[in-house]
Amino acid sequence: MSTIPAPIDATQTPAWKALQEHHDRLVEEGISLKGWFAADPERVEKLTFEAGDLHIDLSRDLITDETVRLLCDLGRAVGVEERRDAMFSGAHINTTEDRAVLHTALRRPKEQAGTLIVDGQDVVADVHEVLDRMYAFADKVRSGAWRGVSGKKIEHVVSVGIGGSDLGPVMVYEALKPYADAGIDCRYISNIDPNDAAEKLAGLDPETTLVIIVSKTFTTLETLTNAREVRTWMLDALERAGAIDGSAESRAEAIRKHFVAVSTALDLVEEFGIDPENAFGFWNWVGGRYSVDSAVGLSLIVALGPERFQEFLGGFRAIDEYFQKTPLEENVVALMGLMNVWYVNFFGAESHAVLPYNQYLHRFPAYLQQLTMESNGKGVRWDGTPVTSATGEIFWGEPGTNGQHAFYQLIHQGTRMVPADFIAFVNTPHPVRDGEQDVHELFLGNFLAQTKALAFGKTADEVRAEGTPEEIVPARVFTGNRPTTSIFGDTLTPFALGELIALYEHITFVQGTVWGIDSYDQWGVELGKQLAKQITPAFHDDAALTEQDPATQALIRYYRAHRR
Ligand SMILES: O=P(O)(O)OC[C@H]1O[C@H](O)[C@H](O)[C@@H](O)[C@@H]1O
Repeated sequence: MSTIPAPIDATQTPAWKALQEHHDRLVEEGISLKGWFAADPERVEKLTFEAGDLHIDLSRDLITDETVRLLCDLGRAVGVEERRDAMFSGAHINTTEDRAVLHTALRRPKEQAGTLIVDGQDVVADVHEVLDRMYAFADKVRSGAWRGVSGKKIEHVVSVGIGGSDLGPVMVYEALKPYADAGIDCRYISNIDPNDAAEKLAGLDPETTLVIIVSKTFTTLETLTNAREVRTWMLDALERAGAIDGSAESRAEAIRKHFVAVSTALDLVEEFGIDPENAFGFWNWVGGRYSVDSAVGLSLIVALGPERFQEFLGGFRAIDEYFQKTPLEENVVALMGLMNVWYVNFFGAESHAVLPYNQYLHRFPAYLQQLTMESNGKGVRWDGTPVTSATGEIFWGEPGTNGQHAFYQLIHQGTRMVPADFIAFVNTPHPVRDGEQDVHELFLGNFLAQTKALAFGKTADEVRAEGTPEEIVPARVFTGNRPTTSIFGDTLTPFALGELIALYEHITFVQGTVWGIDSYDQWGVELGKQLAKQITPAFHDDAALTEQDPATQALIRYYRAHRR
């Protein structure tokens, strides 16, 4: 039985009512970022924050001094600070699974060993025991001391995992490619669609390939199916190449040299045939979507090296400490979470765009979709009662400038409010000039242009002044007052990326707390898994087919008629 107090219904607090009145008043007066900037010369300064080394500007969000004050009142009324402290200290805030939520312990420094004992476990000491083993393993692979069964150095890593065991590592690997300095390339297989493995394994030399099977539970259908497929591919190819003979011993030796695993279920790893020496554990208090900084990041340590990974953890830690220690009014991490509540519950925003102006972050929106939507897409609260307001907006996005030529039209002139986070960095690892023009500045100019257009728009008079025929004036008007947050950093380093991830982890936490939901379970993915097991036999079995509903039966009949 959980000892976590029932959630406070945010909608019944005086702060919520005050926010509703404040919202209605702003709408009645007419929301005008232009007007707000004109009336308050200090607006930029007041609404710009330094969190770690991220520079975050909320001045073009639809908030005033009063909004900030009321949002903080709401945060305090629902106990954001108390719940934050409970999470960091290892309380079982994941009530439906009766678990602690301690991804923040993954980045605590070694010196803190002994200071966080949860359920009888010295959490920090355990974290560093695994980190040290991973660092030693990665050093061996990177230096060539670890060799494949035929004595060749490892040049490729194939990581097999899905969801939280895939999206984080892929996103970080892509984001930090300029730091991959050991000549080891990583490929990630996730989908049970055999096309994924076929494409990722194409052209790989098994003698120089290391496979990492990543699964928190080690029971996930996709991952285990792909793991078996990759094992067969590896053993057959090694045998064809003469690197092993067909004997059980040589096959076991090949698995020992070419397969490692990451899981919380080390017994199942061993059952799969992987040497426990080559297995790296983590704990049930790390949610899958919060696990990229656990052993789940093993491929990253191999590709980037232990030092870069330590810097990455340092970035998370900087934001953790900031989030823990900064008073709410100045705490941009908490404010961003509260502001998302403001947009969802008071303006009716249904989605939130995340638009990185950095091609290396091209998988960041996909990663955030699991982090935010699997966490906050819930309809009941942590005590089992229904939610009392809308929850879980849809997160989506693509890198700029690509998105500008695709979907920004809707953000600029559509009928829906889409709050958007723009993420950009001052420096690039690839400085390029086009004649006199610095191309990175041309790129960043677009980030600044888009946020400016969204905030301040273009009036009918401005459009007319350009000589536009009257009948097309309305189509060329931009209303402005479309909210954006700008996150600017120095360089996309491992440290900065750790900061960005921790920022969104805590934003998600704050929103979940206001809504009273357990952001750390994911029961919503279970039903589909169960039904897939029940339906799959119906492709061939008539008795199983007749048990299905009419729509499913009809699709299976279509399948049967067309299968070659
Ligand atoms: O790491 P695994 O146990 O294989 O789980 C992989 C993924 O599967 C699920 O169904 C969950 O919805 C995800 O939260 C999880 O990350």
